[in-house]
Amino acid sequence: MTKKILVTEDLVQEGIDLLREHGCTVDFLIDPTADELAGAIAPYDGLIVHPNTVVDAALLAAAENLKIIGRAGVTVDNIDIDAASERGIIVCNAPNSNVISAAEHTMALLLSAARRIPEASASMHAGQWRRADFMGSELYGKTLAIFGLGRVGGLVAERAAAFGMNLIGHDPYCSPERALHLGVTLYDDLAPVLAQADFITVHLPRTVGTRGMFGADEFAAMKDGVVLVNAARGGIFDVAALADFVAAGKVAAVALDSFEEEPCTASPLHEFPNAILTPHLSPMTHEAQRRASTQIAEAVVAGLAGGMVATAVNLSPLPPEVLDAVGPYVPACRMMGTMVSQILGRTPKSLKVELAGAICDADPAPLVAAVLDGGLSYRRIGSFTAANADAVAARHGIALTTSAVRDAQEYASSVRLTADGIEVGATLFGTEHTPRIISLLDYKIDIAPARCSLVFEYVDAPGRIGTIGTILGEAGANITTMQIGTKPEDSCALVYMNVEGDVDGAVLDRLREAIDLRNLWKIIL
Ligand SMILES: NC(=O)C1=CN([C@@H]2O[C@H](COP(=O)(O)OP(=O)(O)OC[C@H]3O[C@@H](n4cnc5c(N)ncnc54)[C@H](O)[C@@H]3O)[C@@H](O)[C@H]2O)C=CC1
Ligand SMILES: O=C(O)CCC(=O)C(=O)O
Repeated sequence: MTKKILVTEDLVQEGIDLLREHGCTVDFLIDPTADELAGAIAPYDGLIVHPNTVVDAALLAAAENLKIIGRAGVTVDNIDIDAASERGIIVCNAPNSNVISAAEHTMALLLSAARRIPEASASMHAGQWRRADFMGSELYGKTLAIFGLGRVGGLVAERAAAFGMNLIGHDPYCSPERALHLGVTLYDDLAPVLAQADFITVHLPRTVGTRGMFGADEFAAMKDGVVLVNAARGGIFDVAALADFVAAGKVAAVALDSFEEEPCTASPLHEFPNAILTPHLSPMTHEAQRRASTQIAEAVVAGLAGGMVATAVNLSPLPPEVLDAVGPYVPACRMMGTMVSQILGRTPKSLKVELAGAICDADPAPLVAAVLDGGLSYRRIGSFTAANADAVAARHGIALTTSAVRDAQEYASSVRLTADGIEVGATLFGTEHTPRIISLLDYKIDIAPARCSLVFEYVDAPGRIGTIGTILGEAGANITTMQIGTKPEDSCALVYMNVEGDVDGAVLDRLREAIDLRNLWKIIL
């Protein structure tokens, strides 16, 4: 049967031709309002959207036939991926389509700012010939700080290295091997990076952690005369605060290609000649647009045919037998990934996933993807799929292994994850498939974790639980469930406590003072 695709952006013709060659009908509704789109969406099987098209839960509720949403570019932060997943709708993108163009535009902005090209060009257009006013600086020998060393950040590093720049950076998820390969000296903290950089460029996703990551305190900590570039996502620099530093001359130039609200026609930076502003031009090359169009058309065609969508950011259609076997374990594996990364306090270097019991013959790939998804939780849910998990793990320097054993001890089936020596095991309980933790750090326990939990490990002695209960009670935190695990060969106990209420750093410090703890972790799921 013919599939109906709705497109809300100016997709290059090649992609449209490809969709039609595969029997799809293609309709356009460019830049629709939310009401227009909600009114039109019901009959469509596929939707290809512009980053400014908001695809939220309300729209998806009206999308009765929708099976796949495509983004002809990298970022999918305009799409409610969780709501799409709940409705079984695949969300996919074209992740490599425009990254070269984005990296080249970043270089163009760096050079334009360093050599004051927009100001000089504007003066020529005004009939002037002023050379001394536009004294610039070389990139050669200067220090460039790159925040985010993923696809675009890595390409910028390679290009800046060719200009003879010293490269420093910050990316808590970048492996030392990748940084070494790119010639970037990585720092865990922002302070030394801000203090050294002559030029700063950000290639970060816009997340709760990166929105407003650079505000007045960070600008004040930068070198006098620093140049700032953002061709990633608006909102990472606090533009209102930045304007004060541009006005004061602390920031010599700023170049922005992405804005919090787009289209953007006014901002606190518009008044400054040394603020270079481009209207999200990074992906606007013939090459990037052609790649984006054809890559997204291929993904949509594959998804609608029930095939593997290699660039799916949430569900990748798995064969029904794989889905039946491992699908219910996906939330448990995501939860285990989140737990171990919080216990380690960093990205693990090695992950071993062991399937036991009835699932031992199943394909572990979707579960490995779920573990990574939880473990690298700066990303939106679903960045890892069975198709891309190995490649992305390799880029983050994570060694993956899987194994299977037929004996799941007293459970029908279970999954065990070991990350840099931290072990956690889980099984599913009841018809709702509720994930339960059945072991942690090799202590045997059995608990369904809540959103906030405390995990204590200490030398077992009478009265400890009472002390913990008193301190938490005084802080207004309520213990809702608790499990104590012991190891026959060890004098220590592990207590897994689900808590409600405010357990802040001060409460954790009080607990550490009151009890001689081997370990205490707060885990937020
Ligand atoms: N303007 C444009 O046309 C384009 C913009 N983009 C944007 O550029 C950004 C980067 O894109 P890609 O390189 O494709 O993404 P990516 O996912 O390959 O890389 C992002 C990197 O940021 C790092 N990161 C995440 N949180 C961090 C934090 N708090 N501090 C430091 N590093 C952190 C990650 O570890 C990762 O290495 C994204 O925001 C994307 O939306 C990407 C392509 C085109
Ligand atoms: O294609 C576009 O207009 C936006 C591209 C972009 O920002 C992205 O792919 O993340």
